[in-house]
Amino acid sequence: MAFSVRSVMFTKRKIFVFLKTTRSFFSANNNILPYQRKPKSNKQWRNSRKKSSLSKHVSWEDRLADVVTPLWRLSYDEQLEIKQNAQERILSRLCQDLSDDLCPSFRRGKTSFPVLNILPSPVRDGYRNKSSFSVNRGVDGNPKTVGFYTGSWREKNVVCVNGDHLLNMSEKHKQVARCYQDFIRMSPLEPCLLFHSGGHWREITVRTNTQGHTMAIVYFHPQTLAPEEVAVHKAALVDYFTSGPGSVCQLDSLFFQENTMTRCTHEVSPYQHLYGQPYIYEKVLDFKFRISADAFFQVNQAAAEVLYGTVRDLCIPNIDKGGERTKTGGTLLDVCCGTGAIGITTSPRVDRIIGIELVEQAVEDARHNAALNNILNCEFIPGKAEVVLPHLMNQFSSTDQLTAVVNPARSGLHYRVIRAIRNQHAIRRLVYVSCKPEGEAMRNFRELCCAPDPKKKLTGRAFTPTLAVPVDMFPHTPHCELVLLFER
Ligand SMILES: C[S@@+](CC[C@H](N)C(=O)[O-])C[C@H]1O[C@@H](n2cnc3c(N)ncnc32)[C@H](O)[C@@H]1O
Repeated sequence: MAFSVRSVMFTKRKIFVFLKTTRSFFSANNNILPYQRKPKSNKQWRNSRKKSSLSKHVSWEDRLADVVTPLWRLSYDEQLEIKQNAQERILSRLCQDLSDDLCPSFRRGKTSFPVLNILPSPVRDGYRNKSSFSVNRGVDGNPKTVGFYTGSWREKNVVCVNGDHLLNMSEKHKQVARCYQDFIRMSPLEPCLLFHSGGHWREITVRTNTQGHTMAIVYFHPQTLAPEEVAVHKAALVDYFTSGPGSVCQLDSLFFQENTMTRCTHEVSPYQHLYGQPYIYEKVLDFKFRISADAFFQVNQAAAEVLYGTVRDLCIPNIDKGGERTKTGGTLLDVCCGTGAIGITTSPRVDRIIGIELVEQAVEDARHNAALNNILNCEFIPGKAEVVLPHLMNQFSSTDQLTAVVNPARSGLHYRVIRAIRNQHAIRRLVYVSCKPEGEAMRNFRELCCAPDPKKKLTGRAFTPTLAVPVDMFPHTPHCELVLLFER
């Protein structure tokens, strides 16, 4: 990989400066504005942010942009620098924690590893392939407004502002949101603004692929309506988007979910397919992926190619023998595999891929995706990784060639997953992909690297972080993906 390398050297002085200057960029709330100087105390900081976001001189649109895309006023280079610094601070804290945690290799002074320069997103604007728009009272008081919330619930000044000006939003998503707003404004049913206060129309999620195919999912609270009554409104929705004014959106697929809770899985309340194709498809690194209504897929396709290429190279470095790339063999465990993207894109380099994923539909997609790409060496197991992985580990002996990649949700991995990985001696290489490394993932990093602890049943040798690669998946926001390689 042709990147320049920054080294994180953890001298006492740097740690002192780090602690003294500022807390992590991501602390407390991710919306800190980079051009705001952080006041001395957290209270001052919160007050200054509140004041600035509620200032009469800032338009609602700018307030929303400051919340959803807080880096939008900066050049892309400046954004990357902020993210790079934030990742370096997080990694610096990790090393500090590890040395405090009596991690032997960190005590011996091996407290530096390279942090590569952040890999930029090839697409900076309109990159989101999935957007969820809420329904609430707009700036003009209209309760049937489709957009994003801004303001504070506690201060009762929440308003819904349309997202047409947001830089990360695709034109197609904006168009579907506008049409949905027109539709619910014509509907005799009320919007569902708060769960306990009645109303029906809730948010809409829009998914698109690089070819412009579009899926919309409308969420609806049935309240006391009978199924026949709900059916009338579903039919009106289909008419609107297929032959009415909404047909300008050229939806390829329309889903409907009736739910009485904020978030419901397909298993709890099925996604009802109202119209068109049941799936959309996306291409990543020349592999084709089928995506269901509720399956996870990276929100930025172009950056996903960068991410998956990086992860693949770190999991299974491809040995170049006389100009020919060779397969290195072994097994790759893809933990929290979603629709199978990491495993499938890495499959040509290994003998076997085993993916584990909680969401049944995503597992179905992953199996389908392997078949779609004529890949025969992938298997996908549904279930919680903390339940599946400990049993799976019994299949392997310490001499097997086993690599693991984990890409959990923000809540990180269950301790049992970490323990199963640590205690399986065959795993000498582990790639951790995290979109929030400063959160629960940090706990996982420490559990991977701390000294063996029989009381916690952590008997396997400690891992050591050896390389970090930040990848920018979310331009205009402070977030990025961190790919962290651990070895032992
Ligand atoms: C950040 S996504 C990554 C998906 C996939 N690696 C990709 O790049 O498309 C995290 C995935 O972990 C799954 N997940 C969450 N908790 C899990 C658990 N306890 N066991 C297995 N999978 C889980 C989610 O359903 C989701 O698909």
